[in-house]
Amino acid sequence: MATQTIPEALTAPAQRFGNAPPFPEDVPTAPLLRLSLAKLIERDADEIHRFQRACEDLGFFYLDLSGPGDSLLADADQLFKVGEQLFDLPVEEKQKYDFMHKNSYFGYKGFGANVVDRKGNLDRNEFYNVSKDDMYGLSDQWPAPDVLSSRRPLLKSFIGQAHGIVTLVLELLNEHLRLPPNTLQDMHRLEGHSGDQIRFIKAPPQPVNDRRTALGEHTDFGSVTVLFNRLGGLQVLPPGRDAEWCYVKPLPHHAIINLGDAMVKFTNGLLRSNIHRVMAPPGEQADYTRYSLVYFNRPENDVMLKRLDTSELIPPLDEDEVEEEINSKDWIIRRALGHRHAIYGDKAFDFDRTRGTEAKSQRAYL
Ligand SMILES: O=C(O)CCC(=O)C(=O)O
Ligand SMILES: [Fe+2]
Repeated sequence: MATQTIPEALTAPAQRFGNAPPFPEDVPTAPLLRLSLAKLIERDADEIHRFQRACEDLGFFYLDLSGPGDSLLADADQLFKVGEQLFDLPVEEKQKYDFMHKNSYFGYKGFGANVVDRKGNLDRNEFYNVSKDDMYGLSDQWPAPDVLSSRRPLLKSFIGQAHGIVTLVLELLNEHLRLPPNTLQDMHRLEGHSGDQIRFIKAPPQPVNDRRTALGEHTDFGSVTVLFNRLGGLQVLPPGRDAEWCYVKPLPHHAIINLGDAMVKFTNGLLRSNIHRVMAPPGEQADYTRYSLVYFNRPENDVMLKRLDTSELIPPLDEDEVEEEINSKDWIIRRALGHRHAIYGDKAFDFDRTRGTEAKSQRAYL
């Protein structure tokens, strides 16, 4: 890679989680930049420059939330506890909230419900997806277990604050791309109808002799993802021909921010949505249950996922390239449910049937 950066996470203390051992020092670690929310808010020129580089090179960065993001961190801490209680419910109870047969990815996804690779292996995690529109009263309420319905104020508070981070990222990108004012922000309003969601994830320890992918390789489907990790296991595949999977080391007080397919489509690949996956946690952490907490932001439902033609910085399409006519809602449903074997049967095993923007993410540095 021409623009190799020193992994800034190497010098940072590792996140601790319960009595789990720290993230090991001897595994390949992804070169994510560590950006500061406080400095981005102040429009610190160096930090803005590093932000722009991170969005164009890797599409992933750490965001130090200390200070202005303290209450988001506090909400995330509480939600990790809620996530543990949620997944402790009996599986028959959780399955009542699997809405895949209603063509919805909100609610529960059982262990092993998705195909994770071209060999036909199944996932090794459970999800629970909570809709922003539901928590904000913008849609009908989905049935939910008491552990969630009794925490609606906390869920709403987390969504509002995570969406605030997203809005800052979109503002900075709008400025960077010299788009007309508010172009990106107006496609991602908190009060707009969208597939934005919280995702709780639980991946239990895997058998010692059979440790495999817990969550298959993918690019995120929407615009901006705000991810909280405690144990390792997340890996990114940096762009380039000889790239190797690297772990992302969880850092205390930081979120991991990454861009999704929509940003690649809007900018015709100028911004990157990197391929990532989740493996068993590295080293001794593999013996511990891994929980993560995510906020996925997506463009509003009716936004067409196409190149924006209002910036001179966004590269033109190839001469013979024709963009698919698809709106954000249909794109997210196709991507989120495409690997469910209970819906699609054999087709779910055709792993490349519902690709995102992986090809553009994998383009080599010139
Ligand atoms: O659990 C993680 O660290 C990442 C989860 C993820 O990539 C996803 O749900 O899209
Ligand atoms: Fe992801």
